[in-house]
Amino acid sequence: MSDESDDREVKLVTAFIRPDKLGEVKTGLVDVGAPSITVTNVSGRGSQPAKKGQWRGEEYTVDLHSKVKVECYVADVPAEEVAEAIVEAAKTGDPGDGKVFITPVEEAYQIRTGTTGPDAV
Ligand SMILES: Nc1ncnc2c1ncn2[C@@H]1O[C@H](COP(=O)(O)OP(=O)(O)OP(=O)(O)O)[C@@H](O)[C@H]1O
Repeated sequence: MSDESDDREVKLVTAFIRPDKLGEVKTGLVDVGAPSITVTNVSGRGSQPAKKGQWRGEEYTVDLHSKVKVECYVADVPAEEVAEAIVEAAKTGDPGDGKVFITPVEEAYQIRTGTTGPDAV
């Protein structure tokens, strides 16, 4: 028996972006049809250089930068389209713009209805 839902896969798109780009990323996700997100304030380190500062005559280094993590589980909208929308919205061209990752998701459950799989997303 063929069921259209069998072809759909649940994927997780995770992005680490500049906090001041969150608004544009949210708009981009709505435009691409993937408005559901979880947002977390995080600290992270990529290749963005550490910041050096001075406090009471002592030099210190900040190697963790404030970023926002955006998590977006998708099934109907291709994960690549979602990732590209984030890249387009979050890019400044300067070091520290962040990264986007796509990972496969084993299973999804909607708590209220008990629905599983792509329909739960
Ligand atoms: N490999 C990684 N694993 C986990 N988190 C990462 C990784 N790479 C980047 N990050 C997260 O993304 C944030 C932004 O990374 P950053 O912009 O410095 O990445 P980059 O692509 O290495 O740098 P650049 O934009 O200068 O090329 C980091 O602060 C970190 O939170």
